[in-house]
Amino acid sequence: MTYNGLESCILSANTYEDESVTSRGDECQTDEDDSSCSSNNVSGSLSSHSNSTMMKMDEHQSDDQWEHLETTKQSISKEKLSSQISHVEMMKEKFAKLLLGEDTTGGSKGHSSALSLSNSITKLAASVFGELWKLEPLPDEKKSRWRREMEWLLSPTNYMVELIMRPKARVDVHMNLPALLKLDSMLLETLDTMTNTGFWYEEDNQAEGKSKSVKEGKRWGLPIPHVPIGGLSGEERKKLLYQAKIVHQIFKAAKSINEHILLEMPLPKIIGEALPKSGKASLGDDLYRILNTTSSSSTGMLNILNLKSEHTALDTINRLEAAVYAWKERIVIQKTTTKSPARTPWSLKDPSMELDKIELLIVRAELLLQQIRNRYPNLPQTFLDVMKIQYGKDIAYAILEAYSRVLGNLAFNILTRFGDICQEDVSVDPNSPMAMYSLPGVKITGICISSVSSRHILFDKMNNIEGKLSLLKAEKASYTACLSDDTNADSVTATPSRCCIGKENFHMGMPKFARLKGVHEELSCNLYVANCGPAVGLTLDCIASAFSAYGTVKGVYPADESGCRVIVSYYDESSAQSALKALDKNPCHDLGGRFLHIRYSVERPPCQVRDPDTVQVSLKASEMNIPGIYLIHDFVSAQEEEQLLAAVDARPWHNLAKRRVQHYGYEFCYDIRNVNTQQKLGDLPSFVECIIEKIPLFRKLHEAADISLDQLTVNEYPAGVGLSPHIDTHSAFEGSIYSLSLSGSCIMEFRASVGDRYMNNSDYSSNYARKAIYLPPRSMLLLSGEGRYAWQHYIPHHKVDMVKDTVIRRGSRRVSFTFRKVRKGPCKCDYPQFCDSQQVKQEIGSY
Ligand SMILES: O=C(O)CCC(=O)C(=O)O
Ligand SMILES: [Fe+2]
Repeated sequence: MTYNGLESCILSANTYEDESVTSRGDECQTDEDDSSCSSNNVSGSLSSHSNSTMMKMDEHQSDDQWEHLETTKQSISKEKLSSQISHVEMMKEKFAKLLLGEDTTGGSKGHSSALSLSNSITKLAASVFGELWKLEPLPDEKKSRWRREMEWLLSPTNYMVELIMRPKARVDVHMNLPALLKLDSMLLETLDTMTNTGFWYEEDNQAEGKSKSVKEGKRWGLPIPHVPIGGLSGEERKKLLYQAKIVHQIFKAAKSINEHILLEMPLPKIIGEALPKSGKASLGDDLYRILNTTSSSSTGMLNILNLKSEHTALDTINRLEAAVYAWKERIVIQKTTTKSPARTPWSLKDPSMELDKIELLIVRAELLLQQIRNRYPNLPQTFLDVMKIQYGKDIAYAILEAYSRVLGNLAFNILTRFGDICQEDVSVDPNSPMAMYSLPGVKITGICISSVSSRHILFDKMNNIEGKLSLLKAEKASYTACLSDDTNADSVTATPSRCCIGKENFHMGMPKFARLKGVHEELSCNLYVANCGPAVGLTLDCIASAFSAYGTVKGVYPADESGCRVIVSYYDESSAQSALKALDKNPCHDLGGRFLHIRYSVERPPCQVRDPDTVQVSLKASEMNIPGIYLIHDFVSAQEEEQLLAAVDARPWHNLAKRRVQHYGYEFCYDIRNVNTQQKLGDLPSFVECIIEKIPLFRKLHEAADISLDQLTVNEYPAGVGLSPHIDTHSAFEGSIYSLSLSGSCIMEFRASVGDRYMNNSDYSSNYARKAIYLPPRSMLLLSGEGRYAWQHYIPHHKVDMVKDTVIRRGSRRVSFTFRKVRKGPCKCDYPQFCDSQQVKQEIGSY
């Protein structure tokens, strides 16, 4: 179908019978093949197929049969006819809106055709794929709608030519469009294979129809995946992983086309002019210093940056992109202008910068950008990308960008659904080989914060299989992705680059929002909108435009990393109130009929009152403020971790009630909580040499750290198993205890009686001061001094840990290597009330 065809249909819906089949119509074999050919024929293909079928009937059927068939045929035709007419009516409306640029007054506020087309593709994808909560074939109706309407939206590309020498199709369209069409059909085909699966879904009815308080924090009635008791069959697992890999490839292909197109799209002049003219100003001092430290490689720069969340990654990318833009402009100006460069605005801020140096900085910034993108493979669009889309005028770019973006998002959503099943399988069968694809943090009832992080884990793991990323990189990405950045940790943080309104949000301090507990109780200018966002195919721009029907929108921000919850911020409460009234739990016409769940949201004050029963989990030991406790992240590499685990797995385990242990050097006797110093098992095994040789690193943090160690206990904790509160027996071990976490993470809590003097401040509930620290895999903890002698340590028996508002599911197992030095004489520490050596002495003394 072409715009000529569209035009004639709009002019007269009745003339469709004369319309001939378009060039792609010859793929359609029969009337029944509606889903595969419907995109061809908003109008005429139906009638031509009917005619040819009629002729065949005429030749072969008797009169009676013919009469019967004719009646049936006519009724089918009528049905199809009326559905075709309604499709045409619908398309008329859409086409009109598209031409009006969505300014239904017909005024001048409409978007450019490029943006309108881009938005139309985004909206169509949102309404067709937005509710993709299950791995199952897409309903025929949705499939044919997608195909039909996409063909209309893609049709301008049929008429684009490059006027070099002689008219020919635009190369970018010619190259990318067939690829996108292929990826599109492959994704739908993958969904089509999802029949008779070993898994199934049940609706989470708990979230529906219950009181608000019960609903609070539930999964908004989303389907919950289930697998049989004992897990999926081997065949099923294989099939699932195979399909997930295909979808992952599709994701990568769509994403790479999208990146390529965005790179080609020029930055609108008005945005370029509004950006800071100095690269250094865009970067900020720290980032500028890192780029200038030429001794560090791009990975070195990335490590120094120590990104902890998607928010900081995106912010860094925005800064780097703006700086690169400023520098490139500067070079162009310097090369083309005859005037002194010092007079142009682009050079005023960096007067001393030489051209060579700028070029070097650009190279380093681009390398760093690449590194960050590799580590965070599905970041939302950057500020400059959003601006290119918003202000771009090139229709081919707009179409290709939108099409590749929505396909990437769809692939991404499908992968997340694969992740749900993997996770469910692992939770019923911890030995499932899917464990290596398990997605900690995703889909924990009530809190879906980490879904984006968990996607990273899946991607990284898959990259691993393909040998494209080292295990080290994968694990680093996954665990850093799991954590929020320190500064953002206490609240949901908006990312300015995703904000579509107003340049004032670029590089500025980000507002922090909290969802209000009571739903309609407290008015606010900010709305927390669930089931809405880039992950469901809605750009922030589209959302802003939909919400602007109720008042001037100040900004739209992601509410969290899920990509499907946003904060819509108005200037006044009454606009927010009207939007909430109109749209909460109602289909939003401007967002493809999507049902939104809305409540008020407040900008969170910097200090929150915490629940006295929960303990703030620190990421760094220094935050806990317990003397003598130190933590070093990434103490061993991922490769070393793998080797250490393989070494202990090749040796016999000793079963305790809930966990397994191995002892080296000396045996630890749990009944007497002590070691038998007379019975040495041997030296520490050679496989721990890579750990022992790095122990002196702690000397940098704590001069008194004991580094001669002769006893090792290896503990293996299944998910959910913890360790009871204890102080390691003073008389058994010297003052420094090191514990290396491998494979899974956990939190370790510390407590000291409130009455004890060995307590630093007032973070306590009940009779104890409590502190907690997150121990990621490969981190090494040192307990020494007060922290070792006076504070009890323990691991709560949880399957998930709440770390800075992020839910982190414990892995299927955590293995710890605890190194100690066996004490040969009595303990003479400064903490006699906790010291078994000194208490014994006192007891003896009192006899
Ligand atoms: O698993 C750990 O990290 C701690 C082990 C521990 O505290 C102990 O064995 O005494
Ligand atoms: Fe211990």
